[in-house]
This record gives sequence, structure tokens and C-alpha cells, in this order.
Amino acid sequence: MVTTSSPPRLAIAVMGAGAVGCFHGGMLARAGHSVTLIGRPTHVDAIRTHGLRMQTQWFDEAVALRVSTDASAVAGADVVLFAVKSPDTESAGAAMGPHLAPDALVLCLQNGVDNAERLRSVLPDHAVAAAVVYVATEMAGPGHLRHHGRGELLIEPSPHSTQIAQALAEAGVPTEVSGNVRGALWAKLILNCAYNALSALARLPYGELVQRPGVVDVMRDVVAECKAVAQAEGVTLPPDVDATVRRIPETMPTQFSSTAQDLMRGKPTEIDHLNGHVMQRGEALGVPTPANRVLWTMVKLAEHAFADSRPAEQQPRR
Ligand SMILES: NC(=O)C1=CN([C@@H]2O[C@H](COP(=O)(O)OP(=O)(O)OC[C@H]3O[C@@H](n4cnc5c(N)ncnc54)[C@H](OP(=O)(O)O)[C@@H]3O)[C@@H](O)[C@H]2O)C=CC1
Ligand SMILES: CC(C)(CO)C(=O)C(=O)O
Repeated sequence: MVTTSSPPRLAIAVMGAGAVGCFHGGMLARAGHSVTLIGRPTHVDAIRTHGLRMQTQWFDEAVALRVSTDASAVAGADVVLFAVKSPDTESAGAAMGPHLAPDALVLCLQNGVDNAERLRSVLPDHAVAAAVVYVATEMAGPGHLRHHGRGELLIEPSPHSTQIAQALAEAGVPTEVSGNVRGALWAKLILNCAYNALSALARLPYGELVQRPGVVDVMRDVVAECKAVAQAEGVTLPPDVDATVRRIPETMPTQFSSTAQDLMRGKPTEIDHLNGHVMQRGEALGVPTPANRVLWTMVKLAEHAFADSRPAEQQPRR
């Protein structure tokens, strides 16, 4: 069944029709907003023909929305949900820049702590707000979104943040505007630094990973380094970071990290923006980060090993 939308209220474009962009864009489309997904031809063709299949924890239906493979489709949007992987931030931002309405808000739905800043450097005349994304989603196939849980957002204040937060909340995505998105992004980064590389290198889900000898000790060292760098950066971390890190294997025992998923698909990972970012900021601030450095190096080696074992035409960008 293809769901028909009620009259549009906000014009939304989604730059990066992948797991996160399709989830949040799809939820807004179901609520009657005018949503255009911008993505790769495989997803765009499937969604144009069958609608976006949203297989969520709450419903399974096909949602009708506009699609394009061209960044110029951001034209006329009140809000752009920016949901490409971290290595694509500058290129995707630069591609849509000339077409953005002057007062459009670009909301960065990405992991890592510096995407909004890097996006601002290519969109100096536009409002860009960072968001912390708490969701577990994947693209199960062309135009097919599978949602494993959650979906809430924490977004930075901006002239349009309250309006988009209200629209998202009404669409079923609990959203708060927060004065400490930076601290929350760092808390998520610490989680990613502790789990992503180890899950990827061991090819293990979190429940099994933490049972293996030495893993919890390495995670403790990684987290301590990240906290020291955050402190030297002047970041106010939420008080419950250690408890949040400890809870992951209980709440997501069967989950493989996104870094593991990228490696298994032969795609470049976001590791430069996770352990790599902590390592770089540590160097700049005089904080040693040996455990993060080892994990970053191992994942970079694994990226190359995967790429080198594939035929030239299938090799990922790096
Ligand atoms: N998935 C999840 O559950 C969560 C993800 N996140 C974060 O959200 C961000 C997005 O992740 P996710 O949705 O999983 O990633 P995906 O890879 O599923 O989605 C990004 C999509 O954007 C496409 N894309 C990249 N550049 C362009 C472009 N210029 N024009 C059109 N399409 C483009 C990519 O294509 P291609 O692959 O061909 O480059 C890909 O299909 C990341 O920072 C991630 O860490 C945060 C919380 C949870
Ligand atoms: C929270 C976590 C670690 C869940 O898998 C994640 O964000 C990721 O895999 O990138």
C-alpha cells in the first residue's frame, strides 16, 4: 500500500537517502510534510516505483515521497536533513550549497563531533545545526528501510530549531532542543570509540565482544583517553557517560557496530571521525591517546586489506 500524504506543512529535503535520512524523512512524510529524498540511483529508482518501505518496530508500510539523485533538489526546502556519512560531508554540502534557500536550516544528523563545523565551512552563509541521533536503522535493500529501535533527536538551537523539533515530535520522533548538543555528541563519540573499532576488527556483536579477554580493559583505556581529550577541549560531558558505555552490551547484545557493517560491505568507514578524531585532537592538545591510535590504525589497515582484495571496479573510495 502507498500512503497518501495530507497537505504539506514544511518543505523538507533529505541529503543522503540512507538509513538515517530515510527514517527521519519517512516519518515526516507520513505526518504530511512535503519530503524530497536525495540519494543514489538504486534507492531512488526503487522508491519512485514502490514508495519507501518503512519496516519499523511500530508499522510496516510504503510511504510515497519525492526522490531525486540531484543535490539541486534541496531548492525551496525550509529544512534539509543532512544524513551522509562523515567522509562525504564536504562534498555533499558543496553540491547542495548553490541551490539552498537563503533562510533554510541544515540539520546535521550524523555521528562524530565536527560534521556541523565542517559543513559550515562549505556553507558559510547558511544556518547549520548539529543533532545527536539515537536510532538503530539500516537499508535492508533498495528503497527498504529496516528500523531496529529508538529514533529520538537532540538538536542545537537555531532560528528554526523549535519549529522543526515540534514537527518531528508530532511525526513520532521525540526531539528536544538542547544547549549542550556538543556534550551529547562527545558522549556518543566516546561510545563509538569504545565499541565500533573492536566490533569491526573482531567481527563480533557487542554481547559476545565484551566476554572476550582484555576487551573491557581496552575499552576502559579508550574511554579514559576520550574523556581526557574532551576535558582539554572544554566539553561538558553528561554525568552518566560511563554507565551509558557499560549498558551497550545489555541493550544491544546482537548489534554489530556501523564500522563493522561498513567493513563487511567493503565501504570506507567513519573511523577518521571517531578514534581518529580523538587521536588528532589529543595530539593538538597534548593529551596522549595510545589506545585510540592503535584502534584507528588497525581499522585503516583493515579498510585497505578489504579494498585490495576486491577487483578494481569494485574498490571503495578512500
Ligand atoms: N544507521 C544508524 O542507525 C545510525 C547512523 N548514524 C549516523 O548517521 C549518518 C548517516 O548514516 P547512515 O544513514 O547509516 O548512512 P548510509 O550510508 O545508510 O546513508 C547515507 C547515504 O547517502 C548517500 N550519499 C552520500 N553522498 C551523497 C550525495 N552527494 N548525493 C546523494 N547521496 C549521497 C550514500 O551513498 P553511498 O553509500 O553510495 O556513498 C548513502 O546511500 C552517519 O554519520 C552515521 O554514523 C547515527 C546514528 C545511528
Ligand atoms: C551506538 C552504536 C555503537 C550502535 O551500534 C553506533 O552508533 C554505531 O554502531 O555506530
